[in-house]
Amino acid sequence: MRIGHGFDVHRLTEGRPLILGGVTIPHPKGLDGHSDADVLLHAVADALLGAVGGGDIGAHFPDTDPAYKDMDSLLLLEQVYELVREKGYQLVNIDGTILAQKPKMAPYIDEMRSNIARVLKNPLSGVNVKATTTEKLGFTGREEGIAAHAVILLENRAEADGGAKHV
Ligand SMILES: Nc1ccn([C@@H]2O[C@H](COP(=O)(O)O)[C@@H](O)[C@H]2O)c(=O)n1
Ligand SMILES: C[C@@]1(CO)OP(=O)(O)OP(=O)(O)OC[C@H]1O
Repeated sequence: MRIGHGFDVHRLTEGRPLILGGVTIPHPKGLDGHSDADVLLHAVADALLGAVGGGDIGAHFPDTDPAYKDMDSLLLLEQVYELVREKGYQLVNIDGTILAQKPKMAPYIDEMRSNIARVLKNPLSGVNVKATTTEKLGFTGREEGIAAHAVILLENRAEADGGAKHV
């Protein structure tokens, strides 16, 4: 078993779509970044890399490389998971938290979970996503940005083949 944690922040700005967990959410502002700035998927990808001692997404997808400009972070996550599987691990479960004062994430959470579960080839039951305001405190509370945390657990693929699969 291996555990990993990821954390990311992106600034809210006008003129960009708000994309979280691969879902485009109607909002007057979106997240600024080199890629699509999907802060939740970046936290998940960093948690996966952390669990296998694989560094972070900035090392794998440099923000100086035009190839990653406006990149769909679902593709980034898919590539990170390939690396995880090559190292002999597979996902057990994910728990992610979005820190956003607005907009209300609840209507979009199930679609985010489905997107992540599909890309990581995992049952939906192994992917939890939740959201919290920060009670108008700090940069998230002032709606200057959105942050996300993710914690993930991996299991060794060879060991999992000999045991019961998590559902
Ligand atoms: N951007 C957000 C923030 C929160 N939620 C949901 O509302 C609940 C209450 O939020 P608190 O910050 O007051 O704890 C929270 O548990 C979420 O279910 C949301 O949908 N979108
Ligand atoms: C995702 C990458 C891709 O170039 O760019 P950003 O969207 O700026 O996101 P960040 O969370 O700063 O991580 C760095 C990069 O890997």
